[in-house]
This record gives sequence, C-alpha cells and structure tokens, in this order.
Amino acid sequence: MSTTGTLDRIMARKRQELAARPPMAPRTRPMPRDFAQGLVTHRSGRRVSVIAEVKRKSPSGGDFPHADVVAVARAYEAAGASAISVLTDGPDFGGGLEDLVAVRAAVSLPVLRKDFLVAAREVEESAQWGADAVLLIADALEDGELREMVATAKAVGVAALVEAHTEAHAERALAAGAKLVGINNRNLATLKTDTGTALRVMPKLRSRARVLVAESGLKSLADLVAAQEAGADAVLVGESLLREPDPGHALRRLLGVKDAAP
Ligand SMILES: O=C(O)c1ccccc1NCC(=O)[C@H](O)[C@H](O)COP(=O)(O)O
Repeated sequence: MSTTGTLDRIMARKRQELAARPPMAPRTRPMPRDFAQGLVTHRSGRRVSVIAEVKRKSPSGGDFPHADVVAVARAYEAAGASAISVLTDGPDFGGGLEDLVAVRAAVSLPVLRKDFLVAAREVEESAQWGADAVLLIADALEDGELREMVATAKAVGVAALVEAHTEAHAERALAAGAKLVGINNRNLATLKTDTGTALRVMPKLRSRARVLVAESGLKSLADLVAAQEAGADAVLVGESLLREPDPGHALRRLLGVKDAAP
C-alpha cells in the first residue's frame, strides 16, 4: 500500500503480533446487537447518530483523563449515543479485548471493536469476544484481504465498518462488498485532521452505501449538522468528548440537548 507513517507502523506491529500468537480459545458469543440498524434509525429524523468512542490514549492525542472506560460508556449511553466504539489496541491506545467485554456488559448498545485487524481470523475472534461490529481500514489492507475480511464478517454476523481516508480507498471498500463505509477525516499516516474530508467524499458514495459514517475531529453541533447534510448517517466521536471532565455531558451538548449548559 502507498501509506507511510503511523498507520504503517501500527499495521506492521499488528502483523507481527498475529504471526507470533496461536488462535484464541473459542468463547461463547453473546447475542449480537444490530449495529447498522441502530445507526440509520435517525435517517428520517432530526439528527445523525453518534458512535461514541472510548480510549485511554492515542498517538495524536496523547493521554486522555478517563481511565474507567466502562463508566464513560455508561455515560455515553445515558446521553444518547447510538453505539460505542471501543479501542482494543494496547500499545498505542491503552485498550484491550477485556474493555470490549466489560463495556458491552455494561451497556445495551451495539459495540464496535476499533482496532487494526489484519486477518479474517481476527474478525471471527472479534465476534466471539462480543463485537457487534469491526472496523476494517481500507487504506491499510490489500484488496484480497479486505474482500476476505468483509465476507468473513458477513458469514459470522458481525457488521464491517470499512474506513477510508480518500475517495479511491472508499471505492475499494465498496468493491470489496462493504455496506457500511466510514470516511476518516484524519490522515492516519500524518495524523493531520481535516473535517472537510468526509464532507467532500460522502456525497459521492451516498447512493451506494447502506450506512455512511464521518469520523474524527468532530467537536460541535455544527460539525454534526454539516456531516448530516453531506449524507452521513452517523458520526464517530472520541477525543472532543474525552477531553472534557464529564464526557456524558459533553455528548449531550454535542447533540444540542437543551439542558446541557456550555
Ligand atoms: O487518533 C489517532 O492518533 C490515530 C492514530 C493512528 C491510527 C488511528 C488513529 N485514530 C483512530 C481514529 O481515527 C479515531 O479514533 C476516531 O475516528 C475518533 O476520532 P476523534 O474523535 O478525533 O478521537
């Protein structure tokens, strides 16, 4: 692939980690929750859905002040989130699969496993650990890998949110069979964020994707309205909520809830 920088470094580490570990022991999968349906219920309504993210740190943002990701996820649900995104990468994001299990047990919302998956076997494992959806990064996967991982997700009944940073990679996502497409405003090679990225790319995909998600760098109700007008069903928001002392209150404010004072 042509990307260089942070994403390449993480993907190379992930490939090494996978090669060095045996397959995980089978687990009893909890009853799946419908990730896509939860995101499109607002399509005819007043606003986009929010996938609210928990993570303890990130390469671009450093440390976030909320170690208890379960408490944050509960607050997000109470504030009106439609799904929770859980970073399960340890070295760069401070998370793990135990967070996925704990968050899912604490909320009734669908849960996205946000990680840097490199093989179909990890999609199957994600389902067993209770993920209702997995993130796949088109920019970092070859066409064959992407097709196989999307097909595996379908076969095991997990939603695949296929993320791209450019229109060309979004086209590859659709060609690989993706029905849920995320446009990441953050360039994962350079970590620079431009919230205009999703606004430019999403209209070109709208008629061909079941679900469109604008991701990264979103901070205000105006950002959500712009995403909705460009065709988004949902937005994925982490850092702007996690920087606040009360992430649940921050989400209510983001959603324009009247009692959420500034
Ligand atoms: O955020 C990073 O620094 C990062 C670095 C390398 C790969 C992925 C990275 N982030 C993933 C995401 O894009 C975000 O977690 C997600 O879209 C939420 O974005 P934000 O609201 O800006 O936290």
